[in-house]
Amino acid sequence: MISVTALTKRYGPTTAVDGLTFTAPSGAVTGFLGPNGAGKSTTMRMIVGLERPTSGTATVDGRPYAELAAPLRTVGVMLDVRSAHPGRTAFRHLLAQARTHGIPRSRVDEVIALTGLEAVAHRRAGTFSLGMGQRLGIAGALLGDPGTLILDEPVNGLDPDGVLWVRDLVRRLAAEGRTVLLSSHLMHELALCADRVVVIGQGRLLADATVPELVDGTEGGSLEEAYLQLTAGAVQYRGGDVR
Ligand SMILES: Nc1ncnc2c1ncn2[C@@H]1O[C@H](COP(=O)(O)OP(=O)(O)OP(=O)(O)O)[C@@H](O)[C@H]1O
Repeated sequence: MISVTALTKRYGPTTAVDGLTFTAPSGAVTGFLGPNGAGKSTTMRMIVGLERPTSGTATVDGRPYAELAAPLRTVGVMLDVRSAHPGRTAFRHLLAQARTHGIPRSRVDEVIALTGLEAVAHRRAGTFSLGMGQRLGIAGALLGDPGTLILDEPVNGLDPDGVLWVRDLVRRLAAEGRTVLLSSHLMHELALCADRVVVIGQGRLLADATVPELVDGTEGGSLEEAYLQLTAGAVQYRGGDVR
């Protein structure tokens, strides 16, 4: 379970995350939504210890990330698709991560197979398409067979086959009792794969509910409609009319 309590992050005059409290329970896929700049990535980075909160706490299974005995085995993270060194092959990239965490080489082969990367495992990551990079990022997140997965925009750039694969994967991981927190701007996809959604705007909580709770009573009855209504006052970057 991920617990975020009164979490706040300021960068100079900018408050990226503002007193945010929510939980992502185990055995469920929690969608994390919000307009551009709402603070989703900053929150995820604080959960995994890449940013220090200005105040408040974030824990995984009751512990701050920095105190986890075996972080990669507890939390699998995909925050930056281009995190692999471009000159390294996918296999070498995963093997290096596995070695530093005492994970056997056989697990590298397993996650390569699981993510459908066998044919390109010995190609340099720098030559990968966006979708292949996503698969590699997900492979890295799965390496330690963690009980919690945090995935920032995992379906971004995937072809329809890949989108379906991620949907099935996260549903299966949750059915195994794991905690899955994933951000996406694709409402239709989230409606299909998430049990719950946490919606934020300008760093603040706007909703924390199951998908049916959010959708019920919304005109049009879709998650997208519910989201647009919730975030109407929290959009910082809005395009002009297209004529
Ligand atoms: N390192 C930083 N220094 C200064 N400001 C930052 C930093 N990181 C994020 N911000 C600001 O914090 C706010 C939240 O950004 P964040 O990337 O967390 O939003 P997001 O919800 O992930 O957005 P998107 O959907 O566009 O990815 C933005 O105003 C952003 O400019």
